[in-house]
Amino acid sequence: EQPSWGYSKANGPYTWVSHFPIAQGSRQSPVDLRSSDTRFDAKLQPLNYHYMPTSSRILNNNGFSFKLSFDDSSDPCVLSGGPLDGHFRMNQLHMHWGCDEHAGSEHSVDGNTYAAELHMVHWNSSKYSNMQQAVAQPDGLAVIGVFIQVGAEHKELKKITDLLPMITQQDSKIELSGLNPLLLLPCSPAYWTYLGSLTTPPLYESVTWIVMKEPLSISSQQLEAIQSLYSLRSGKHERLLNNYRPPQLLAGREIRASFK
Ligand SMILES: O=C1NC(=O)[C@@H](c2ccccc2)S1
Ligand SMILES: [Zn+2]
Repeated sequence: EQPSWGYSKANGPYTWVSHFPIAQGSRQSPVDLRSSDTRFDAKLQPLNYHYMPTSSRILNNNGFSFKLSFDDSSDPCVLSGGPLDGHFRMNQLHMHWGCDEHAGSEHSVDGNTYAAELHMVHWNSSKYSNMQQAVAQPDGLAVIGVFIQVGAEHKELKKITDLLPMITQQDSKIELSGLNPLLLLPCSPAYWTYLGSLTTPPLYESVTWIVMKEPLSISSQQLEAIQSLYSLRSGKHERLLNNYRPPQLLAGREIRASFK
């Protein structure tokens, strides 16, 4: 049967290896982005986004998060440049968070974690024909990670956080059009990149990670809207305590920085 993984003690990240042995692989994510493990790479190109406002649907998907799905058949949001070969189409974006504003991100920077982390998931449309085909390939995915901290309200993310109270139940969904993913990126182009994996089961080692250095700010009310999503997954009605995987071993991988 489909193993019901989650983030509780009984089915959380430390138990995933029983159904998904790759959890102990050598290319797992997230990782702690330690300055001692990163190297400036002058050959890294700038990231190139061909993003425009697009229609999408917000879904309270696996009961642990919400995701904004994009219709990647019509005029897609495409990412290229940076460490990438070819172009990658955005398939969905989602977040990971915790129950307090100092923990919730998946990646960390010299051990420091943020309130949440936004993931923009893209698949390699130069080589594969859809997300399902690409998701298990070593060069199949590119995920942009953006750290989120509490501060000023974020206008574009407000289009999402304002709708979350309407999809607190699992599998509920709502249309959202006109979101501009470009506005979900920080001003600074600085990023780290390394080869890693999905951070949820099936944990495929198929992701070229691009983690932006500069965090976004959202208001405490916006963070509360995110933390108010319920999960029915565990049968009972409980608040999502957290949905972030702890850092994994770098196992000799190098992390390249686009900045000095
Ligand atoms: O960065 C990641 N975050 C997640 O929830 C993982 C995932 C798993 C399946 C599809 C898309 C993303 S990979
Ligand atoms: Zn994610």
